[in-house]
Amino acid sequence: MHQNLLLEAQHLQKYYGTVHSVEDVSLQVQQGEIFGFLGPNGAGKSTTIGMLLGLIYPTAGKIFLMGQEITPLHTRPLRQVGALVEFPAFMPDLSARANLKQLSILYPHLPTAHVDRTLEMVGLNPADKKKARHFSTGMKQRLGVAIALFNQPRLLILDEPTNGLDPAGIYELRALLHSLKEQGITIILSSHLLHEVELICDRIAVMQHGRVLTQRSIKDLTSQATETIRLTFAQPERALPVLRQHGRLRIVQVADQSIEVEGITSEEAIIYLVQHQLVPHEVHIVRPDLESIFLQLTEQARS
Ligand SMILES: Nc1ncnc2c1ncn2[C@@H]1O[C@H](COP(=O)(O)OP(=O)(O)OP(=O)(O)O)[C@@H](O)[C@H]1O
Repeated sequence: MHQNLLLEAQHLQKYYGTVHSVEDVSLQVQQGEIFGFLGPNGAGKSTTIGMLLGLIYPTAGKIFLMGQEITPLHTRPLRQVGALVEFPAFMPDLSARANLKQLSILYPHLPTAHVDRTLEMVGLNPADKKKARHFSTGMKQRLGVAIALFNQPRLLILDEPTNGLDPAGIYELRALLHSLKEQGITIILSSHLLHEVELICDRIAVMQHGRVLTQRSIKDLTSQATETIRLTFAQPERALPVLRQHGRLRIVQVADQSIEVEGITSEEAIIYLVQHQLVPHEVHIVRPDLESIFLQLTEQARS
């Protein structure tokens, strides 16, 4: 097993009767990274997360946490995992501090100062007397993360943590996750907000129909995807036939003043056009974002 591998899932399957919720999922999560889990509705993300957390028993496959296999008779490594699945569970009539004080009864080995330290870690003020039921959604989410972190896990698993958050809450959550990563906590999260995933995660796995379509770093995915070049001309009708003659270039879209092409670099496009006495007014490289790559991947897998 690789030294930095914190969690490994090997060929996980989950069948509910005849429903194949998860067909074949293998994942490797490295120590210290933020790992994103993406997929359309019904792809099998929550089922996979349930299996990683020991809440759902796999029909087949293996899960290793810190090199140890998780089985019904060996769940001890799961003590190193904290989780927040969709909505946080807390006592609504207590303050954030009182909530953690209650929780601390279960962990007598932790020092009293641990309550305040955990609240500070997630950006909640230990002196705040406000009852949790009056918190904003973002604060409730922070309290949920504090509860998940209380037992000092090495791995935090968050299923759809951005659910119900407004843009400010999403921004705060992003900052919180980055700060937890800096403190050495490994994070797995699932989300439908692709732009957020792109900003938060180091690596992702894209799932569809219970299978992993790809598992790579965001950097790799976005840098290797085909880029489109948007060329703007005063007279695009002159440029169009010249571009059509190029052997490797593909015309993707033609608008009033601009032509979008793929298949060659921007430098090659400029040299080719100048050789044909055509100079574009503007050359714009359109780099695909995670959203367009995700749509491309899941579209390909569907067809
Ligand atoms: N307890 C269950 N019994 C039967 N089928 C189930 C059960 N749980 C999940 N499924 C089915 O398994 C498939 C995957 O569901 P899952 O909730 O894991 O997907 P998901 O990717 O998390 O979807 P979403 O993004 O909508 O939450 C779906 O077709 C779902 O209907």
